[in-house]
Amino acid sequence: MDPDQLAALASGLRLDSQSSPRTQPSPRAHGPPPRYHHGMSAEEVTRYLKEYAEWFEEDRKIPPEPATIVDRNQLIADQRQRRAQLERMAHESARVGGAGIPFYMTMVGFPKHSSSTALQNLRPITFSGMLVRRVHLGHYLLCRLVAPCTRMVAVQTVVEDTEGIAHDLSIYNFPSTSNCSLEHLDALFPPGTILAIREPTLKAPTQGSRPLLRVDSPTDIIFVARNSPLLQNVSWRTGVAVAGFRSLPATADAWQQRGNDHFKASQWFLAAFAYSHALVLDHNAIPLRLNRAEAYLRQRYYTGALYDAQQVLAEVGVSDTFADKALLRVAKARYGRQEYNLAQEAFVRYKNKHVGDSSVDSWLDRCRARLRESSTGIYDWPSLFRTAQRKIRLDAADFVGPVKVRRMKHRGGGRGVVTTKDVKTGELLIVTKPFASVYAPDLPTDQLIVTLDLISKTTRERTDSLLLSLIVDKLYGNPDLRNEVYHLYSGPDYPAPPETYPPSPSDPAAVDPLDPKVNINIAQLEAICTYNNFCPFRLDGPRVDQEAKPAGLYTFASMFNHSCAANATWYCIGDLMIIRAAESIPAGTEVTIPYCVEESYIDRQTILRKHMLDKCDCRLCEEDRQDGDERLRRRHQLKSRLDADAIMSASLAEVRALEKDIRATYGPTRGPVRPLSALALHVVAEKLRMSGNARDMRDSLQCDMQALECYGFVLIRDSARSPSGSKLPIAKDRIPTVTSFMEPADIMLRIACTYYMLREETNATNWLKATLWLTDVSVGGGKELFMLIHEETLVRMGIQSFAARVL
Ligand SMILES: C[S@@+](CC[C@H](N)C(=O)[O-])C[C@H]1O[C@@H](n2cnc3c(N)ncnc32)[C@H](O)[C@@H]1O
Repeated sequence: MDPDQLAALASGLRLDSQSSPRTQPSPRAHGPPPRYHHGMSAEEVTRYLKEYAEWFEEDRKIPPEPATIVDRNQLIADQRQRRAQLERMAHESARVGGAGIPFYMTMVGFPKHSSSTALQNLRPITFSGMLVRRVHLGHYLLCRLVAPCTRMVAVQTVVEDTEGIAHDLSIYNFPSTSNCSLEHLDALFPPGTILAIREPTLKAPTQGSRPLLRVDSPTDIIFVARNSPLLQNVSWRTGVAVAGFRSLPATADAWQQRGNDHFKASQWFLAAFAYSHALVLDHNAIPLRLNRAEAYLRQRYYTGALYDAQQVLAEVGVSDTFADKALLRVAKARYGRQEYNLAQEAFVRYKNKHVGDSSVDSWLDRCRARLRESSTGIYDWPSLFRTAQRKIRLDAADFVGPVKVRRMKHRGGGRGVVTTKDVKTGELLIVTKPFASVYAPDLPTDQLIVTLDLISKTTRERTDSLLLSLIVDKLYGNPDLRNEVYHLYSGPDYPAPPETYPPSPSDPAAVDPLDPKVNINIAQLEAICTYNNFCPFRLDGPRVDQEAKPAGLYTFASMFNHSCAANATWYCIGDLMIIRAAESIPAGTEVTIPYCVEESYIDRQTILRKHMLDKCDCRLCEEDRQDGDERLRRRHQLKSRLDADAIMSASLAEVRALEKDIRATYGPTRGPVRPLSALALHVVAEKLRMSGNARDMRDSLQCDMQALECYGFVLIRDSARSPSGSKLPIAKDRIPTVTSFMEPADIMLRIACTYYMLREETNATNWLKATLWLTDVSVGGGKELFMLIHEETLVRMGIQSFAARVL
């Protein structure tokens, strides 16, 4: 902006040149950041992120500088234009059925500040005292919205300070906004809303000349009520009200009515938000507190609900009706917090007060079921499996079996999990619900967000950015769960986590969306997600989710370190993660799980990099490395041929040749475990079976049995000739973890089916029993779950009723 324009603007704002401390910013010392474009390959993304990280480091070296003053009216006009454009797009997509979905890129893993200083310990600052590229530690900015909001990755609007200087504002990770409508934003951030932003940062523009007030942590935002002491002696240079906008409700009743309207529309966060405004004006109103507790329950802010309901119960002279409501809300909040004993106690108290009332009976049943699960580890797996096919998120308790967390200096994060007693193959180690999880149906349909991770230098899954928002949301409403998340490993840039886990529980605290009492450090949370993310493999769902890979944060399961040849195995039924021993594990031994099960070493390294593991020291990786780079590269290439659709139409001779080539990539001295050969041999077996003649079918059996050996199974080849004729054809001491159990189970079923077709029922039965054994030790649930998991395969192979009869 030239000096004349600046003077004109300053006079418009009633600032004279002396009262404006602004000067022109110094010219940028380096160019704009490298450009990202949609559709980059994985290698291009890694290269791009390396360049971006270098650019970022250079940019950080530029000293803080005064911000360019931007014309307030121009900022508002531009924001209104963006808003009008989004309204048009929303209208269009509703009319034409979602055409033209906008695409956004966002980046995680770069340093960003989240305040941990209480507002009362901060001093006010205005834009004129702020510098671009500086975190204003020890300060808060009092500002108000002067334009409507829009939402892309972040919520965007324009704010002005008391002096009338305005800047664009971006708010990231604000609860309830990740997939919300414009009307929702209007209810949350109507123009005129006054905010106090803790330790604000003005970001340098990467394009154009406008700096941006960027808030990453939603807990840095405090909504300032009209009667707040912060507003004493404060006047707004541009006038009392924000021109052109309706004023906000002024009474508790008006806010309560607003809350009720949101509640009726199932907008739980907005309802709680409005009740919170009402409570500022009428702190002791019991119905308001009860209403907010109910809204919190629906929003899964169980801590907030518990706190509010307990406050009501503690009121002297509270009426029976209100006390009953409060008691039920306490009970449900306890249940949501997985405090099943305390939930049961509260429901029993209610029941004792209301003899003959059966309304809480089903809750009492649920409490009893959860308590049984968490104390015994006995679950109704078939029923959970059936439920998960309809509803991914299951109602089940966590269980911690014979394992505990122990210090392990040589592992990143310094901890790992060990057994507390001798454990048998298939024994249940833990069952755990996710702290938060995202599946394809949860993703917004009106936008596509690609998240690039500067920590792992990879593209994250589409589900990952929503996962972060859900974790933030959960912490916002359940602040006492903070340590459960922040005691996870967040990489070497953060202080080492405590040696023990889980942390001891903290007391439930008040939840106020206007003035959050928890500090959510976003940069650290992004790192935690990078180091601890899981892509849950669902037994009850599609093997490969075409739309988007699920993402989950499983806190206790995050304590397990990785091995490609692990001694434990994991999978999910719905969102429930289950970890079982894959072999006998002596007491005090480290338990490892495979973070991935790729046949190609190169694929495994790519995935492990996302988990921030540079080098895996397991047996399989050691053997692979000994094969040498050339063989590994060749194997990786051959795998893509094996994966290609064309393999289905290839001739027997071609797949035999491919199998031979793959075999040649394994060094002659290595052990029997050769996962890619297993896949190739199974393809050969499938081709042989297609001819339908008995000799080829027998050959196919040999190929499939060799395939199982390549996965690491030990075969007992004369099992059918054992005296009882019923010995399993595989050794039962361990289950290989270099693959999910589903692949070898499919091969075993194929063998059973082939024997059945050859009319060798004893062999067919034995192989079915072997598959049942493998399934049962891998996932439990006995014959009933076996028949459910393999239903489709058994039907396709025509052996479902045979299996039902002989097993
Ligand atoms: C999900 S955490 C596992 C728990 C972690 N050790 C802790 O103390 O919180 C994943 C991180 O643990 C470390 N880790 C996992 N498996 C490992 C292994 N086999 N060797 C060394 N470090 C490992 C890596 O730093 C990885 O990024």
